[in-house]
Amino acid sequence: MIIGVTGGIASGKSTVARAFAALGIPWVDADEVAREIVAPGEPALAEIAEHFGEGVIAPDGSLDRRALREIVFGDAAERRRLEAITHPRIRERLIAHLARLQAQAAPYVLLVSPLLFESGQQALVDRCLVVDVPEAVQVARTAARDDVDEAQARAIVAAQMSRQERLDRADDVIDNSADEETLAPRVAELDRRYRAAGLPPSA
Ligand SMILES: CC(C)(COP(=O)(O)OP(=O)(O)OC[C@H]1O[C@@H](n2cnc3c(N)ncnc32)[C@H](O)[C@@H]1O)[C@@H](O)C(=O)NCCC(=O)NCCS
Ligand SMILES: Nc1ncnc2c1ncn2[C@@H]1O[C@H](COP(=O)(O)OP(=O)(O)OP(=O)(O)O)[C@@H](O)[C@H]1O
Repeated sequence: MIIGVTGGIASGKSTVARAFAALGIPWVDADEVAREIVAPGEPALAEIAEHFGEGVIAPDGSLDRRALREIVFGDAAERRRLEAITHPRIRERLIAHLARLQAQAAPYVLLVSPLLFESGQQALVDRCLVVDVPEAVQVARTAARDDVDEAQARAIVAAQMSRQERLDRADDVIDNSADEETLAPRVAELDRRYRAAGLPPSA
């Protein structure tokens, strides 16, 4: 069984995934895969440079993520162009990563992705777990963690599915508006349910 873990920026997906990992559950992170496919030498990086110009390439030849972020979160058409270059490649690699994880003897595995619903990755999973926090918490945690101001954090939140749309599509919801200690028993309870659901019907 594959569980898709999603939620907007800084909702706490990685924090939730680490709590599952502590219980022995392996995971693949779409944000990490998104970085792999734009490494120097990768065809996606060349396509990005061709479309967005050399201004998004750092002097060492790597992607200037900040420069690209400032373009795509201010312009929906440019964001769609970037996604047209990256999403098919991300999907292909996610499928390969998931196949490798499933070959391990874990009771179930996680696909952690901010755009599970938006990019059709939902089709790769059996159940969707939404990590839920109010948008104001997302903006505050993004600005505290990343090198972005509150206005840009709000622009990124606005580029994603709304909180309500995500909740409407969820099979399971985990509330991460309280502290991390509160999260552990919630993850443990979901883990018990997923393990039970993963058993064959006769067991
Ligand atoms: C725009 C880029 C260069 C910004 O890089 P940066 O290092 O600043 O951010 P990072 O990649 O860590 O992403 C941070 C968060 O931004 C949000 N985000 C990223 N891309 C998108 C997008 N296309 N639409 C909406 N939100 C997005 C996600 O919540 C993500 O967790 C980068 O996010 C990117 O290449 N995005 C396109 C690929 C993609 O869609 N990735 C998401 C995983 S499927
Ligand atoms: N319950 C919590 N209380 C306080 N801070 C938290 C909590 N959960 C997560 N955080 C903090 O909020 C930030 C975002 O958390 P995390 O990286 O897990 O989110 P994410 O959804 O994986 O983010 P992104 O998709 O943007 O990479 C981190 O700095 C993390 O330490």
